[in-house]
Amino acid sequence: MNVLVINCGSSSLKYQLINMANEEVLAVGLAERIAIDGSRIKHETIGKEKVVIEQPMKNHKDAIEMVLAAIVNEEYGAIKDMSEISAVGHRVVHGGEKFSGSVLITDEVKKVLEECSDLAPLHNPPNLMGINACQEILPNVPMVGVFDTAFHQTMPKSSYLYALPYELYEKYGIRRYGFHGTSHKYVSQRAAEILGKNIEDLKIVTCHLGNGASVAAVDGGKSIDTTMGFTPLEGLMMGTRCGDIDPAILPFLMEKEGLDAAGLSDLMNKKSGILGLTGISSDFRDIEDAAAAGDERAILGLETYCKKIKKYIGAYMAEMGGLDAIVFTAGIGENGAEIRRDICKGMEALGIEIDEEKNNVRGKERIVSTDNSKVKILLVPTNEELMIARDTVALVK
Ligand SMILES: Nc1ncnc2c1ncn2[C@@H]1O[C@H](COP(=O)(O)OP(=O)(O)O)[C@@H](O)[C@H]1O
Ligand SMILES: CC(=O)OP(=O)(O)O
Ligand SMILES: [Mg+2]
Repeated sequence: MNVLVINCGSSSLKYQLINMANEEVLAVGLAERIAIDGSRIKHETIGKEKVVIEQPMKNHKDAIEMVLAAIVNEEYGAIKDMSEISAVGHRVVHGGEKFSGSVLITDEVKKVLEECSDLAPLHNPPNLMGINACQEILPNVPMVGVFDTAFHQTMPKSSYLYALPYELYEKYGIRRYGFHGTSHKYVSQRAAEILGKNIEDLKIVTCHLGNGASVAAVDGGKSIDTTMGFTPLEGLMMGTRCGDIDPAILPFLMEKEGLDAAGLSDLMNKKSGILGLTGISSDFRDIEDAAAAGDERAILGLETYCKKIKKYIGAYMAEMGGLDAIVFTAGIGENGAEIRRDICKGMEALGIEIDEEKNNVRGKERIVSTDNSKVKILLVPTNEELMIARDTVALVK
């Protein structure tokens, strides 16, 4: 049975076509910089030449249409016909209080995703766009949604409650949910396997650093805390999102700049983060280039970014009462060697020691700490798609 997995991120769309009889990947690809200039698809059918399809994609619907066309392309595609796709697994970000586990996608599920769009404005709309576009092209194929929030369901109340009147939690479900759960789960499990340890015996901090970014404290295989909250805005500074700020800034800006709710949401979700701070780009490749050329705001932006992650590593180490491993993953975590180095630098007294030579690597599973480092540091490329495919098979069987 071939499962197509669609993982819509805020600016990218990753996909894999997997034969689930043996979990063999047939095709894999990435549509990136969607709605940013120069979007493109990097497609690879395993066993054939990689292709790059350059074409502007104004949204995730355009991207899905092009991805499906690539998968059945006569020359470089993986299958002859769409009928060879038995099920589609979709990453879905926010299901509010209604959904946390994986579900078969129905109209009811789509309605909840739409209702939760305000809570994940950069994610639920593309997720829905991806689902609708797939349903149009593959009308009789069952589809499954796998939620980013699921892995964080084990957080204790003391981690997920805000210090707001308790009634607001009861009335509106205002609590921390946490996101990127599929990724935090996958990389923490892989880290335990790589270290040859039982995950129940490990305290791990997982750093998912992509366009959206979050850190999680994984104690004994369970998420006990994470940086994202009610929405994927809380916590770290990201590509375009501000992360933690003093909440008093919001009423201040409402008065000073005359911003309303939509204006504030736009400011914090789309115009802040590394883009807002540097004025250059939301893509860390551009920031690294600018920093290398001596741009002061790019240098400051990277320092600010790394410091915040360091603070959370320290906080979660304290919260878990120790630390066995730090795992880096996602676009920046997998590729940004200097960012990994700068995050870890200065924590040697805590038993965290990165090996600059081993760390000089991109996108490969590797232990990048020194042999003496008490806390192991690992680079583990994430594979949300495999986890989604497994859940999809379990639900459509
Ligand atoms: N070679 C690289 N060096 C540094 N950063 C990179 C590199 N490649 C990708 N990135 C960063 O990773 C981000 C995308 O990460 P990804 O995990 O694909 O994000 P998302 O799934 O949130 O869209 C890009 O915006 C860019 O900042
Ligand atoms: C939840 C989230 O922020 O996802 P992404 O990193 O794909 O934007
Ligand atoms: Mg992602």
